[in-house]
Amino acid sequence: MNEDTEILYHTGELDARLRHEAEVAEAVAPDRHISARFGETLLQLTDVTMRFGGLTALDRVSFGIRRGEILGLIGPNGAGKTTCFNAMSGVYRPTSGQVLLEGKPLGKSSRHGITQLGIARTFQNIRLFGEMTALENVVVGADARAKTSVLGALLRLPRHHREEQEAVDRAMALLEFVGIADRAADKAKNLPYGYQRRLEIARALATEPKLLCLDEPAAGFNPAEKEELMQLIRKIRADGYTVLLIEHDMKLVMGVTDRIVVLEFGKKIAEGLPAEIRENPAVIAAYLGVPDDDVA
Ligand SMILES: Nc1ncnc2c1ncn2[C@@H]1O[C@H](COP(=O)(O)OP(=O)(O)OP(=O)(O)O)[C@@H](O)[C@H]1O
Repeated sequence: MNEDTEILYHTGELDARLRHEAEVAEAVAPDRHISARFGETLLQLTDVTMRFGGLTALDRVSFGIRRGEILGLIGPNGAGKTTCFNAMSGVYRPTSGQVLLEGKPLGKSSRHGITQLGIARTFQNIRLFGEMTALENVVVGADARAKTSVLGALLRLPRHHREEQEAVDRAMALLEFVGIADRAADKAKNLPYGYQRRLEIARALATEPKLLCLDEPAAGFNPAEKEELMQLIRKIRADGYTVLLIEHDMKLVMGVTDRIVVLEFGKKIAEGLPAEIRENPAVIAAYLGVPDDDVA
């Protein structure tokens, strides 16, 4: 092979790879164009206060999440991040204040109801079906979108068949998208820890959420795994998703988010670009003396 044909050969390979990656990305987010008005407010919290008995976990917190952004929610331990997330997803009804999703007030929702609203999440402590394969875990995640009835499934109607095949195809695309397709047939409990975390993300994406919430996705990761995770989060955003990231690792938060909201003792103390947050005196004071790896 001379030099020219060798270049063409490699270009052809690259083209095929890029085309395949584009097909996978398309399968992972087939309906993005419907709701992708980039930059408009997707979810808005206005003066949200949450009290548990005498404790004020959130104190008049207001901020918005814009379509297509990666928003970081950080703050020292006990700052109210999880409570904020629970208020945002309808798990808690705020004591006062309002949460609007696409301009509509959010009522109290069950877990299933939250998925139907278009909010998906991963958990600090991994919650997978250990005895199911990686592929089955994602298919189950996608089930929330299925349109056939239980009766349709029992009677094995053609539409159900078709949906089932589509769900499997899309689940495979999701596993490939997050980089774990090689272990699709393995039981979730037998996967390495990093794969389990990625599987959680694939499962959350299976519902094709308007908002994907990642709760400390880098917990327990080494620096190389964190770098790969950052690439994956960017890829998810590039595919048209909106991401809320609650994360302890400051380097990761600074490296991957578009904007950051900082909570301390239930109050929002800062909101802005990563570079602004890094220089913000109130944020520095909140984190003073806390090593980088322990913050958020
Ligand atoms: N269901 C609840 N009942 C009573 N108090 C609660 C409840 N949920 C949270 N809290 C309290 O609210 C405060 C904020 O907790 P939250 O878990 O939201 O903080 P966090 O920023 O997520 O912390 P961490 O980083 O440790 O996960 C804490 O003082 C916590 O004890």
